[in-house]
Amino acid sequence: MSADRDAGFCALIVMGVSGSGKSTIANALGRRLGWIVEDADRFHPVSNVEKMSAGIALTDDDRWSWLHAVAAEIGRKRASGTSIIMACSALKRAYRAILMHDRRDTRIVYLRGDKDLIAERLRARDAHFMPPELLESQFKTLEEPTEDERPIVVDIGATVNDIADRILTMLERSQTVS
Ligand SMILES: Nc1ncnc2c1ncn2[C@@H]1O[C@H](COP(=O)(O)OP(=O)(O)OP(=O)(O)O)[C@@H](O)[C@H]1O
Ligand SMILES: O=C(O)[C@H](O)[C@@H](O)[C@H](O)[C@H](O)CO
Repeated sequence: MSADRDAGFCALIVMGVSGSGKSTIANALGRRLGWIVEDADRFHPVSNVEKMSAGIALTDDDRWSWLHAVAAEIGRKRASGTSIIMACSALKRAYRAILMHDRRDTRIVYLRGDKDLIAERLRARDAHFMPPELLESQFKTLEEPTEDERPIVVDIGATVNDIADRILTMLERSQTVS
């Protein structure tokens, strides 16, 4: 499977607020597609992780260098022809622009969910540096992707398997019509 039939490389950016299921769904997609799965959290400077752990929301300035590091990783995978699924919050359009670079070989998968459901999942989640209290600020920062970003949008209310199935079906469909 490829988001661009003419190219061997494809990147999927699985985006959404904290607790929307990015890591879970990215891993499910990785198992099905056999692609490498990465988590953008791995590229945060220690200072960002410390801030979030202390319950302080990141600012744009905290995020720029991190986003460029994530984009650089996607670029390295592109250079080696290794398709990748990147779990990354990518909350704002400007953040996604850094990751997408107007490339047809990179597609956004947006995990859309109700705040109450996500809060419930965050409360039930095992130890994680991201405190549930930051969910409010995640929603405030969120700019949902618009049509021109060609997002695959999926509701997170279903099971992990169903969500992964839907994403792959929508990806296939959007390729046949583009
Ligand atoms: N479709 C689902 N149904 C039920 N539980 C789910 C589903 N997707 C994710 N979860 C659970 O919700 C919690 C949050 O998921 P996950 O950690 O993957 O989110 P995330 O977006 O990667 O969060 P963060 O950005 O904070 O790292 C986890 O405990 C996960 O097991
Ligand atoms: O942009 C952000 O605010 C961050 O990326 C957060 O979303 C966290 O890193 C993530 O939720 C924890 O995994």
